[in-house]
Amino acid sequence: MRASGGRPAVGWFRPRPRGRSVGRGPERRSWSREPLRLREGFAESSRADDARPLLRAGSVRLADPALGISIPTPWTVRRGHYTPPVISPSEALAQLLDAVQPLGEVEPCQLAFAAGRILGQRPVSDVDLPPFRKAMMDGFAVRSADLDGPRLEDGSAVLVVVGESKAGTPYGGDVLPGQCVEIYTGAEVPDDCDQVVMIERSARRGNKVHLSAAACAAEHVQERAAIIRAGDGPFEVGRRISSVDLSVLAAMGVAEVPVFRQVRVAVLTTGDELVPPWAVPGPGQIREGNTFYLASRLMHLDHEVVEVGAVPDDEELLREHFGAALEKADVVVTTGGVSMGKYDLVGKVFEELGVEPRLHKVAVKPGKPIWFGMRGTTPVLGLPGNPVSAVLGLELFVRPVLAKMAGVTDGDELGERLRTGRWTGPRREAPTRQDNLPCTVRQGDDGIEVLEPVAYQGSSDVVGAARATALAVVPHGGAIESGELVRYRPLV
Ligand SMILES: Nc1nc2c(c(=O)[nH]1)N[C@H]1C(S)=C(S)[C@@H](COP(=O)(O)OP(=O)(O)OC[C@H]3O[C@@H](n4cnc5c(N)ncnc54)[C@H](O)[C@@H]3O)O[C@H]1N2
Ligand code: MOO
Repeated sequence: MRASGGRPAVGWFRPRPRGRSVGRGPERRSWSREPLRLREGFAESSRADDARPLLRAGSVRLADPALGISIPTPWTVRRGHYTPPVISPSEALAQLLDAVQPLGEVEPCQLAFAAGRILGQRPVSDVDLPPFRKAMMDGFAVRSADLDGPRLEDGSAVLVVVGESKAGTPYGGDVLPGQCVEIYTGAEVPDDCDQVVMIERSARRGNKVHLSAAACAAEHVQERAAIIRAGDGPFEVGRRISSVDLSVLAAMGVAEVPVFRQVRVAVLTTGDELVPPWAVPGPGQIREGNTFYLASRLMHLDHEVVEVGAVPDDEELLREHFGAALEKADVVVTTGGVSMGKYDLVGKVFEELGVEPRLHKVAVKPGKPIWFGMRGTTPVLGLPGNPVSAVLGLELFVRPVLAKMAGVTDGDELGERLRTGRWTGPRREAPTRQDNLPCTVRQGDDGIEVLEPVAYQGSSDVVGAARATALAVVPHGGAIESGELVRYRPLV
């Protein structure tokens, strides 16, 4: 979560005042506007006798290559027969990534707040690092040739100590043959010296020192510019800045880091049945949690969440709030309202707002009915409402799409981040679409990670998702067996 990103404008939107008031409602919160009201008769109206199917997919509009839409028809309804979605999660992700471009706007960021941000320009150092030949040990800076000379019976070489070099105060004079300088870690090695003998190999006798070390040029000496040369820098554009990077950038003199501005995301959930956590749900209602998950995860991924809200299944309100979100955000992420029911209005309303539909339904479980469209350069990702479907949708699609828009170049972040582990649960099959099973991950005795399934009842079971730290992937048309190496998606 960014200190500089500001807090999202959390708010529940005001629906039309035509139902009854819900519980004590969000009016108790200073930042909410009006009590949430319900659409009357919602319970009866939730049947799936959709009046607008034959889906924009299947029709000429999506299939016509002349319109530049090359996406395979995600679903088709022909003569009443339903064909399951064919597009695989990885194909769908490739299409989504193709559709979006990095924002590319660079802004300065104070070094202290730059961890997690994406480098927008290649920073260069104004100094060599180290800026001088540096002692890597406490001991004596010597001319290594002197250690090849005569030795005492005990095998030690004797040199005269002519001075001291400490960090911040170099030794300024010459070091002649047979002489050495006492030196400390981090101090400048005198030009005449090429080796540092550790103090553990020395015995001081007045102004002399007995050294029991072999000649070894360059030992414990780091050459000037060995780490970074002035005018150069180790980091490329598109790197996600780590905390260690801050230490490097500080050494390079980069007090203000050129970073890409954060992606602004609007998060909206839809559904008449949804009430906020502080309301007492009425009949047929549930408290919604998706916006809290989505907003916090997106902030954790270093995006700027500019809007969070809930909109009832009402076309006019959806138009109003989706329209406003499209104006203020770089990306709009919604949940709910993307399956086949009469009140699944999300895709329809976005289309009315000029969002070009690109994809609807992917052969993945959970998360099948994901809706994706573009208005200009603004992507819209309509995730399904079931909480675990929203989790998969975010990790599989939203995360890499936003990473690309943020300017990330790292292939792992732009991909599915699939890992390998050993499945310990029972045999699981996925005949119609890839399945993703919530599980925990721990280190196995043989070093291979062990995946253990958690209790899970399907895509509405958010408790199952909270128990999990990963999703084990059952390939479409295949199965996973106990003891087998399988792919998994980390959730953290
Ligand atoms: N006839 C068909 N019905 C359904 C299909 C289908 O292909 N044909 N797909 C099913 C699948 S798979 C999923 S997943 C769901 C997704 O439905 P929607 O995206 O339209 O989501 P809703 O109906 O609005 O909600 C589903 C479920 O999730 C609850 N929900 C919604 N928002 C939230 C929230 N913010 N926090 C917590 N829970 C939320 C909502 O109350 C529903 O219970 O459709 C299947 N149906
Ligand atoms: O694909 Mo839905 O996501 O069953 O749960």
